Formats: sequence, structure tokens, C-alpha cells
Amino acid sequence: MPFVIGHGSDVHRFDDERPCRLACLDWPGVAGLAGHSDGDAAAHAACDAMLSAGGLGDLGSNFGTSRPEWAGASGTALLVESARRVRETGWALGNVSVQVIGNHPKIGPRRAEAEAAMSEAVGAPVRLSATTTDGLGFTGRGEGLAATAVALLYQP
Ligand SMILES: Nc1ccn([C@@H]2O[C@H](COP(=O)(O)O)[C@@H](O)[C@H]2O)c(=O)n1
Ligand SMILES: C[C@@]1(CO)OP(=O)(O)OP(=O)(O)OC[C@H]1O
Repeated sequence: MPFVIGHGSDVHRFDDERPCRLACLDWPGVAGLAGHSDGDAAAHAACDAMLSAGGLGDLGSNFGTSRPEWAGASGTALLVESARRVRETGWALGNVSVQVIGNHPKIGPRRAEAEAAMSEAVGAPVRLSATTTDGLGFTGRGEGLAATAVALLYQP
């Protein structure tokens, strides 16, 4: 088959004590995201989608807590390495589409900047959308942030 897709998702709770890193950008004035890494849920969902499409498992099986060298890793570093591992299998990266689910930060005003940063890390187009959950659930209550992603790989 010349194409395969993969799906990913991630959730992190907000942590006021941490700086916010999301979609490979800093978000001054926004609560950070808890995690073993920098908590960049958008980057993590994209990694899971790419790794899954490539038949390489997921973020935890590649960079999990049993691998202390990845503690504190940036979303950017995880995207770069996930994309490298996927290409190593012989697949090429077509594109990745990510959706952030949460009240803040507001993605719209910085969408182009975030897409550029994520695309550079992956080496293929990454597009970013966002939605709230209309005040419902943990994202609606502002307890945390979720992200989902799909990735397309093709035979070069
Ligand atoms: N973190 C977010 C959430 C939403 N947006 C933008 O707002 C639009 C309206 O959101 P609804 O959940 O009310 O549909 C959404 O389509 C996004 O354009 C955002 O930028 N960042
Ligand atoms: C990225 C990893 C590894 O540093 O840790 P977290 O930052 O906690 O992120 P999560 O998406 O919950 O799980 C994958 C991980 O193992």
C-alpha cells in the first residue's frame, strides 16, 4: 500500500509552576503543562500519530519514563526524533494535522508561528486547529489540555 495513516492523542494537566510549552512555542502568561517532558500535548499527539503510522509503537514505548535520557525533553526534540525514526523505516512523511482541545492558550493568533515551528521539526507540513469543549469536561473546567493528531505517510 502506498499510504498509511496514524492517529495520536494526548492529555496533560495544567501546572501553574511550569512555563507553558505547546505546539513547539513558549506561551508567556499561560499555565504550563505537567509531565515527564515539557508537557507539549500538541507535539506529543503528533509524535504518537507519526510513530503509530510507521508501526513504531507510541511515545511511551519510544521515550517513556524508563528512558531517563528523555526526561524534560522538549516537544520539538521528540518531534525531530520521531520523524527521524519514521523515515528510517523507509516511509516518507506526507503531512500531520493536529487539534488542540482546551480553553487556552488561544491558538488562532499564533497559528502560523506554531505551524511553522512544528513543520520545521517534522520536516513536513504540520497544520494546527483548536477548539474548546463549550465549558464541558476537564478541558472546559480548565483543568488540563488535550490534543489529537493524524499523520499521513507515503512510499517515496
Ligand atoms: N484553545 C483554543 C480554542 C479555540 N480557538 C478558536 O476559537 C474557535 C471557537 O472555539 P469553539 O470551541 O467555541 O468552537 C475555534 O474554532 C478556534 O478558531 C483557539 O484559537 N484556541
Ligand atoms: C513524553 C513522555 C516521556 O518524557 O512523558 P510525558 O511528558 O509525561 O508525556 P505523556 O504524553 O504523558 O507520555 C509520554 C511520555 O512517556
